[in-house]
Amino acid sequence: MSQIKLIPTKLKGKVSVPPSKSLAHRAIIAASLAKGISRIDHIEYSQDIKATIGAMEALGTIIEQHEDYLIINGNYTFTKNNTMPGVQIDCEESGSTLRFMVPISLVKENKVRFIGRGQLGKRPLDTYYEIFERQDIGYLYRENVLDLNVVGELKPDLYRIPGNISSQFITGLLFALPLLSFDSIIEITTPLESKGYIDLTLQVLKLYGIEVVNHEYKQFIIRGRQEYKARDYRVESDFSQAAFYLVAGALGNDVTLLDLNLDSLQGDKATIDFLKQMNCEIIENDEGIKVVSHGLKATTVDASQCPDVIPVVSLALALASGHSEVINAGRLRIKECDRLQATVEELNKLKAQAVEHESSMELEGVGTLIGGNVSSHDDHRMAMMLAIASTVCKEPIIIDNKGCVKKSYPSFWKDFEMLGGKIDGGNL
Ligand SMILES: O=C(O)C1=C[C@@H](OP(=O)(O)O)[C@@H](O)[C@H](O)C1
Ligand SMILES: C=C(OP(=O)(O)O)C(=O)O
Repeated sequence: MSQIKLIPTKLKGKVSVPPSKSLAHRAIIAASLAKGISRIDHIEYSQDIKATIGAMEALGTIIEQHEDYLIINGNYTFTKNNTMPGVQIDCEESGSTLRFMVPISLVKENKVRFIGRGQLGKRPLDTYYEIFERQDIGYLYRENVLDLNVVGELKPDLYRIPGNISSQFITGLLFALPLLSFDSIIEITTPLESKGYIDLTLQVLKLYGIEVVNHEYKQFIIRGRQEYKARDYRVESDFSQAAFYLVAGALGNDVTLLDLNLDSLQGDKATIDFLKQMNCEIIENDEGIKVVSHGLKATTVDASQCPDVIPVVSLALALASGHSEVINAGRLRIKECDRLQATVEELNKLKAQAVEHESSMELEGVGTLIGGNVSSHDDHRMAMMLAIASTVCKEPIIIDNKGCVKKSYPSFWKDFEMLGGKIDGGNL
């Protein structure tokens, strides 16, 4: 696994924020479920997005891949004739691909094998297993390794789904249920976390012609026999990735973020609010936005609606004067790594003062970070957080498995260098 050594340097310049991975997954799926041709612009071929493209192709969609756009010929029409005799879907390490594709692949009687890598086989799927049991859908899986075989057909039903394990189950069902022959209801049985991701799903469904009645995120009524309508779509830029550069600004780097939609429904836009709470100013001009700090102050951050930005927001908290807390963060433990434990462990290696609790973290702000050997835990968001940390370290940082950024942001190291980040020995 290749290491990368970063020499502490301030970043300076403009960066085009990559396309939203969450919205790209959704647009590819919606366009694939529509009859006809859709063009999806602003695509980056991260491993997760490649997995979703491959999944829809496995189900019969024809997808032309161009440099930064896709032409999708959605011919997954769900007639018995089109039913595949059995398909294999490689989800790589993408929780979204897996949890979105399970119900979608079972809209008509099907036999599907899901495989994947890394931590994916350890991330929860019980919500689907309970549905399989109730609906007599056959399934077989291996513990800890993603190898799930499913045979059967999803049925119109009253789905009772917990809101605090993963919103991805709800999204998967919201995509599949409009295509069934009768109406369905999804009832959310525990408080909904990651609500912003459900908003993204509802937004894309509406654009592609699907109606869902949303009763305050507690109940969703989904009429059956609906049809997705093909349409062109441009994926907006990603607030989960923007968070790294927003925090970089808060740490004294001079980075302008281009092409961000400040009206976006992406929940990770909350990073801006957290930084404002911490005494940062957001400067907007014609070109983009940048963050300037007026001396970082401690605050309390609620992780429940925006789990993906917490590692990098914690980096800012580690350097903010006073006592900060990250609360409602239990779900960070079931991502590409245990992000709650990993964030505390790696920040402390840099001489932060962070303490891990069961579903929260406390941080006592320190004036500076040191440097040294740290681990990405093979998690893209940890590697990118540590890269931003290097800009305020006294000594070089050496991060293991630099390649893990490919999961969501393959050009991260190139952009980091373009902003003046110093990679010892070059970005090989
Ligand atoms: O729907 C989505 O696009 C996502 C939902 C979130 O997962 P959970 O709902 O499991 O928190 C988030 O962590 C993930 O990176 C992307
Ligand atoms: C957790 C993530 O994605 P997923 O759940 O799709 O694997 C992520 O991108 O941080």
